[in-house]
Amino acid sequence: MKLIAENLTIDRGGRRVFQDLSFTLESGTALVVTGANGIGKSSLLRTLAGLVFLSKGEIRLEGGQDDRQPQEQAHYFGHQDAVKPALSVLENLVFWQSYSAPVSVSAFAGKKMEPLEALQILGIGHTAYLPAAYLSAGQRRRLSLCRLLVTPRPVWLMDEPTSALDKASEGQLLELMNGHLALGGLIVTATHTDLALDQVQILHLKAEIVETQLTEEDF
Ligand SMILES: Nc1ncnc2c1ncn2[C@@H]1O[C@H](COP(=O)(O)OP(=O)(O)OP(=O)(O)O)[C@@H](O)[C@H]1O
Repeated sequence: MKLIAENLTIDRGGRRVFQDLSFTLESGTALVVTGANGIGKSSLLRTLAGLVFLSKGEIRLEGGQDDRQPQEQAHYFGHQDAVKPALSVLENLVFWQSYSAPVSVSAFAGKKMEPLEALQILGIGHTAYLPAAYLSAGQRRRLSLCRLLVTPRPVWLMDEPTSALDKASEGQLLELMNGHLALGGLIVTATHTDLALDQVQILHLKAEIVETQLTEEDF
């Protein structure tokens, strides 16, 4: 399976964030997107997730499910955790499992996991019947991660995945990410921290447009 991005151009708030960005990512590989604050890492992930429109370019998942768009074959794990506070922790996950369709393709061996098992793997099984409002920030983040396990999808889009996680959870997250790659999955992740992933490709975003420098005479 291959995730192919061709000549991606994104505009946000009337400003060009980047243009003509292309990459190809093979099964079993993580694309680590790096670059300065505001350069466009989150925008790229949100575009791959179908949450930001492309001004130009194309995204394809070769070897994926032909009747689905690439974003329908991806999980987006972003800054917001999408946790409904009034539902129990388990209800949140059962909802997500029913809401997101699984993807079944020969190149990806990911399997559906039961919600309770996912909660146990992420170390929050004991919170299953509590209102999600009671969870700490790190626990909410782990609940959000469980979504990736209960519905198999080959592409994981992860924006700063380690934020709000303690060292132990960070290690566990890396295990999950490497496990996903071993099953033939693909990951695109934006991060400022080094992640010990098994098979990595780096995409470093740099500013192409040098903004006019103001001098004292301009004031
Ligand atoms: N909803 C929005 N509307 C308009 N402009 C936006 C919006 N979201 C982001 N931008 C702009 O798009 C540019 C890229 O932002 P983005 O969040 O993608 O950067 P980033 O590389 O992820 O930054 P950071 O490392 O700080 O998270 C910035 O100039 C930002 O101000």
